[in-house]
Amino acid sequence: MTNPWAEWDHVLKVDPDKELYGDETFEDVVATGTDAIEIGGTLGMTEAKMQRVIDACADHDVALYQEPSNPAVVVDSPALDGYLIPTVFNAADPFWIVGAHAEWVRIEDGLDWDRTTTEAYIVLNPDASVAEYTDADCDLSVDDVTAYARIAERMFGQEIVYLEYSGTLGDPEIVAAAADALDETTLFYGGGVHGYETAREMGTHADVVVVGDLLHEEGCDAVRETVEGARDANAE
Ligand SMILES: CC(C)=CCC/C(C)=C/CC/C(C)=C/CC/C(C)=C/COP(=O)(O)OP(=O)(O)O
Ligand SMILES: O=P(O)(O)OC[C@@H](O)CO
Ligand SMILES: [Mg+2]
Repeated sequence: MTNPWAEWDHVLKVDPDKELYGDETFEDVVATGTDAIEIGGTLGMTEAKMQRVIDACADHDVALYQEPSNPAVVVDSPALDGYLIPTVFNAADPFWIVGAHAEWVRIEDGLDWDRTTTEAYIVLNPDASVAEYTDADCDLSVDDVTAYARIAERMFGQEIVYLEYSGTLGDPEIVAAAADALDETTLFYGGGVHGYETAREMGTHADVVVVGDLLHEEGCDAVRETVEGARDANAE
């Protein structure tokens, strides 16, 4: 069986610490045409905020994943299709590579391994909260990034490599090089996608385009355009 993300073009990342745009509702969010909703953010996460978004999206047939930023906010819910657990390959502190994970497994009995997958993050925007939080070394060359991508797939067996430019549009050359370095692993790209063109450009290289802030800042119509851009890129 192939992994579901192997079929995705677009992921919508909902930040439980941020409001929806205007008077939009989660009914509107699940109707954007995205392939999957990922619930997560770096700052201000709590179990209750996560639960609220899960409940609001639960009765819809869009794939629903939690992306916890620490073990304390993981929600055990049958409404979730699974858990996408970040591991930050370029974090300076090993806590964000394997430490948090070991802590989680130690405190959690009955972890649902079948619904749990790691995402090998390479964090590339030094100004993003996630870069500060994990003390990531973002000063990476194209060769550094492709090396991380290659070891993620070949040495660490990662099913997902995630190029994370959260808050800013990334360098298409780096995204293209990371895509070239991967064989089976699915490449996620996230950061600064704000319309049809940027989604299409990043989607030309990455397998999956992740859109976050746009949902909260410009709303569902803008997100729908990015879905179209990502679809058109992958249809090429
Ligand atoms: C082991 C478990 C259950 C959790 C640990 C998971 C790890 C290693 C988290 C570190 C990386 C991280 C914080 C990922 C969260 C997802 C993410 C990158 C969200 C984007 O965050 P930003 O856009 O930078 O933050 P804000 O939107 O909150 O400002
Ligand atoms: O919020 P933006 O900049 O769209 O980034 C999306 C996602 O990669 C954040 O984790
Ligand atoms: Mg964000």
